[in-house]
Amino acid sequence: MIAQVIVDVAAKQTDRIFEYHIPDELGEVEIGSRVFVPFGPRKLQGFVVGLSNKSQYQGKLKDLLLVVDEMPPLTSELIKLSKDLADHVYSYRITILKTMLPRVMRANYRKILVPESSKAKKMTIFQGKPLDLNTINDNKQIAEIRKLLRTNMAKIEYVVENRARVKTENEYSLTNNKKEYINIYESLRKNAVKQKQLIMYIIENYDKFPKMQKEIENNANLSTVSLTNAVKRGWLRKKPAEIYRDPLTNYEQEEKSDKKIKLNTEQKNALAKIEPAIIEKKARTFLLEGVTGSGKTEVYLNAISTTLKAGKNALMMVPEISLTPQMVSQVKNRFGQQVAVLHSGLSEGELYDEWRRIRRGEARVVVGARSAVFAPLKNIGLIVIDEEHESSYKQEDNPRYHARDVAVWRSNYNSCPLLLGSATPSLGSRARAQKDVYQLLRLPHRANQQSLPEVKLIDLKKAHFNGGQFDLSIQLVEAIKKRIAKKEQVILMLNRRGFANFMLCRECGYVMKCPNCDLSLTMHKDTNKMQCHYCGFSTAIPEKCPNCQSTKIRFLGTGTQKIMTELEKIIPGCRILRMDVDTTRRKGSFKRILDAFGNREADILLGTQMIAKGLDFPNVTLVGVVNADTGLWLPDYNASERTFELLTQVAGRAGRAQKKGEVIIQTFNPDHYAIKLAETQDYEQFYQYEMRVRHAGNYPPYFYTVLVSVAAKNEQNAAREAFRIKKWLQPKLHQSTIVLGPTPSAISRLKNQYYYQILVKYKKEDNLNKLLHQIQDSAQKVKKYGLSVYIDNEPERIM
Ligand SMILES: Nc1ncnc2c1ncn2[C@@H]1O[C@H](COP(=O)(O)OP(=O)(O)OP(=O)(O)O)[C@@H](O)[C@H]1O
Ligand SMILES: [Zn+2]
Ligand SMILES: [Zn+2]
Repeated sequence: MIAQVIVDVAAKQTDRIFEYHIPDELGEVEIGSRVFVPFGPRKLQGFVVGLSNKSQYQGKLKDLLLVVDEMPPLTSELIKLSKDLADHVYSYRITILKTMLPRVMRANYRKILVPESSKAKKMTIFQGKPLDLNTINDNKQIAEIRKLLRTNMAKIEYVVENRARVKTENEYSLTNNKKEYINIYESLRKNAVKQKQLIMYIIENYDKFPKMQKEIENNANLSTVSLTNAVKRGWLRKKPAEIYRDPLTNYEQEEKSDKKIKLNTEQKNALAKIEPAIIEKKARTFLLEGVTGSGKTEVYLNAISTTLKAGKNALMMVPEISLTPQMVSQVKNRFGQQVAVLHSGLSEGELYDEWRRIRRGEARVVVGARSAVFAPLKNIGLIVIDEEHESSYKQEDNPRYHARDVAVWRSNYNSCPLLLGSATPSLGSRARAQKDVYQLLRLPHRANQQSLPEVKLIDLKKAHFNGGQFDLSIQLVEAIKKRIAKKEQVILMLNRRGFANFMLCRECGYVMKCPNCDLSLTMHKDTNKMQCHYCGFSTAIPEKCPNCQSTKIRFLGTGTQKIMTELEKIIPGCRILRMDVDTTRRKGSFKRILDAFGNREADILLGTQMIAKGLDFPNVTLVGVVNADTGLWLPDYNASERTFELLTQVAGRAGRAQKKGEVIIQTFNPDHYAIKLAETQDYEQFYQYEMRVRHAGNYPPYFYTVLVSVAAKNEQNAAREAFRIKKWLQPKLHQSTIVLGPTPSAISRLKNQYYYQILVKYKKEDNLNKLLHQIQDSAQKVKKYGLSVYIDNEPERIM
């Protein structure tokens, strides 16, 4: 047999199938296996993507060296998907295959220098063992290595490291029958207390062995020493057994879920449309447009339950930031041990274990963020994407795939329905529903029978402020005080997209910027540093203007830290929990903050966008938005959509239970349609309006878009290459196609690279895919001049 292998080298020349002969001693090799193959002088990892009997190749094929895993990590579905997706997102197939695996399973290579003769072995440079080339940096040593290579005294080898480790724990099994243990017990001396305790435990639990070490230690109150001793004396046998790291153990079960919620008529109607598609195995896409708090989650869970009853498995996608402990335990309570969770908050080991449970068919419901769309789940009967409008479903780096597109592909492959849900669907999805490509289902009312919270806009141009700062209007502060007095809770959002806390000189107008990127530096009081949020550069907070030495410098903008200090001053004794990237960096801190807020240990949850979505706290009756405008004027065609969506979502956190909610939005642009329509939270009206704006501007969903960007250290080189690409591409395209640019990107320099971009907007271009692949191929050639070319199909951001 012959294996068709994609090798682990991301380059144009290797982006194709290589054939290897499967030697008999390897037995049967399956599609999806990870293998090691000889490749030139090296040994590489690769994936088997096909099997055949005959080869086109004339010469003698090399042998496959080794199969890495007992069970192929990828299913044949995923192997097929990798091919189509690579084509769609202009990526190498190996990049896609590796993206599909948990991080620990992606191979690491180490270059080592191996002595070739016994004489070489004795040289001091080797000290009797191969030399790790990653640790070399001194020139003398490098010269010596070169000489060794030239004279064939040594050669370079690659070792593949497999970081994926199975976790094991000791398992103890019995060596005697019950009667013999009783005899042992009797024969023990009176003062052998611990030994007697252990044997008694064995007798009492005789039928329950084998048992894990932890369990025995905890239940019998015994130490490891007693167990080791028992093994030595032949009373017990010990062997390592594989265990799973369970990321859910610290999510305690909530009570409320035991009471099963009775669906209301709207929810039932929606479900009545979805369920037949599950049972009849139809690859239909549904768009569930339900206002905030309308009980979409309940519809998902019921649909999943139907899927399981029909003998099929379900995949549920949730954005990373709303993959809250709340959400996880809700699903977990409903479906128990059958649930596997995949998200970046897990340790590498936990992720690997959850992933293996899915691959082995032990988990039937998968809940996860973007990359979970590649879960090796088989027999899929339903895919759900919650908050389908979220831009985080699009990966911003290579491979630039959108989880929704992948889900559509898998829905077709598995002949199963795809259920998209949102209070603010993306314009593209809503437009598809308009054309009946998707089936629209609506939940226009809240599940609690209340109306949506009332929203008040506060015009910051006219507002009066509390204290010396200009962040919190008197109305907002009064409203917060009132809620705290009533023992209710407040969510306060600071929209951080944009420029927070930057330094401006009032004398010369100088703004302190990152030397590597064209971004202003952000002040961090706690570390006393000015920081670049993009590349991590940091420097001391200046006392004078670095440009003109004036002391008249001001720090403008606002950050969560600043608002927190301000609030504590204005409302003495109020309890605030802060949630932003800084306070949630450590593992588990996200959950800790939300738990504390849920237990009413604080009055105010103050945070960035990360608190806007998915949270369901019944005691929250007021939501405040400190600054609605920061995203509004970004040079992006979807800036209005993002602003409307964010405001509507955060407003939706108020009044979700019995008590009615109130929302206060502070803005400099109370007349902008995105903000005015957020006041009424009227998605349908926003949709109609925004569609007209998009139509007038020839933007999606009326046009498809592709962004081609060129990056280089030298600005002129980037610009020149971008112009060259445009000149080559444009004449080959249809007349109605619009090619914008090249323009410098809005953030034109990042990490010392300049960016120029071309935006292609088109209605129908049969050749475009082929042309873009040619651009991608030639990108490989200009790489040596320090130029990189990126192609982003349907970009979420054009800046
Ligand atoms: N049929 C029902 N009867 C009573 N309460 C319900 C019902 N369905 C859902 N709920 C409750 O309503 C609240 C809101 O539901 P859920 O969180 O599913 O809303 P959602 O539509 O996902 O909203 P969002 O888009 O804001 O996240 C929850 O507390 C949920 O338990
Ligand atoms: Zn920077
Ligand atoms: Zn100055």
